[in-house]
Amino acid sequence: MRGQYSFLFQESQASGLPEYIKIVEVGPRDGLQNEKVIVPTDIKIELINRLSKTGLPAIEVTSFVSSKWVPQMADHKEVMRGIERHPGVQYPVLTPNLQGFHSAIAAGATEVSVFGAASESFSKMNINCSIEESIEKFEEIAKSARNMDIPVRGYVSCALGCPYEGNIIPAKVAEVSKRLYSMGCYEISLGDTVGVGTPGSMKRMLEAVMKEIPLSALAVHCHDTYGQALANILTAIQMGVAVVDSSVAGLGGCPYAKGATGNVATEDVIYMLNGLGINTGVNLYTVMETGNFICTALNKKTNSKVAQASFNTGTIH
Ligand SMILES: CC(C)(COP(=O)([O-])OP(=O)([O-])OC[C@H]1O[C@@H](n2cnc3c(N)ncnc32)[C@H](O)[C@@H]1OP(=O)([O-])[O-])[C@@H](O)C(=O)NCCC(=O)NCCSC(=O)C[C@@](C)(O)CC(=O)[O-]
Repeated sequence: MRGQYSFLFQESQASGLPEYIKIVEVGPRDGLQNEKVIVPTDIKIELINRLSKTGLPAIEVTSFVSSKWVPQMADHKEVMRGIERHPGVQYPVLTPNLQGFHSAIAAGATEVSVFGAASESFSKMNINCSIEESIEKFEEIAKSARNMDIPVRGYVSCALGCPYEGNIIPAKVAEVSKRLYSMGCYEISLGDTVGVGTPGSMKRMLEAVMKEIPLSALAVHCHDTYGQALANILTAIQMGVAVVDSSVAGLGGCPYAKGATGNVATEDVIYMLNGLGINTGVNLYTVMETGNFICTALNKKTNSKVAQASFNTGTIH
């Protein structure tokens, strides 16, 4: 069946686009955190182990946050300790403060992500502090991480809009991104938390952020609430962004962004990039099989259009 997809690589690479795009798989964290029913720990571990065999270079494992705030991530230590780690694959985890950072390191994490926002209201709702206070907490993490040689990734949520404040100006996204980058975050992932962005707002936001941060340090993290995610990603990669976050089967949403649906499906991103002749190193078929595994475990239908089409027709056209 794998042979069916080989024709997707036959198109020549569209000029001006990155030759390689790194996909950061966020399904086990962003994808599962919003599930109402607690997913058994062994299913989470199996999901990550299967994803590790697909060629994905980075898989976000879990969050070291309060279990009162996000009960689904309460088994973070067990998940972190239980997964098989494949050489060359990064396994970052979310840490909002030093307490989370120390728990993560004790559980064996070798990379962490801090998660800030370009919206005051979202910051307060999500991590119970202002943007300024969050930066102070992240600086503490960055300092400890530096001493331990632990890479830190930084998220900026609400980069294209906020569920509480609506429009967010690109200058604010650029400002928060710059502060995270300046404290040592090696990469800034710009989150369209509620999926309200369009190619137009993505372009304007990136133009502002790119004045402050090298392109090579930027990633996009698009939710697909308004069906704009692939178009927004294409816009970002046309502007030179070469790191894309996505979630197997399009699982996900943020518990503090009501109504936001899942991240763009990893399967759909790979299909688009394959069609553009861009290398990801990821095997579409094994990601679809993994999507099928987690959807069966959760008793839900995949949000991936590519997986739906493939299962309906037995092939991809
Ligand atoms: C940040 C806190 C902890 C502050 O929560 P707080 O209540 O302000 O924390 P606190 O420092 O006042 O401590 C209160 C209690 O929380 C505990 N606590 C304190 N820190 C931790 C920790 N790290 N791990 C575990 N427990 C912790 C602490 O020990 C204490 O326990 P108690 O004494 O009451 O038993 C809380 O607000 C929280 O956990 N928020 C969860 C946020 C979250 O996970 N949101 C979803 C992820 S973000 C996202 O999805 C967006 C993203 C990244 O995908 C990008 C995008 O799409 O835009």
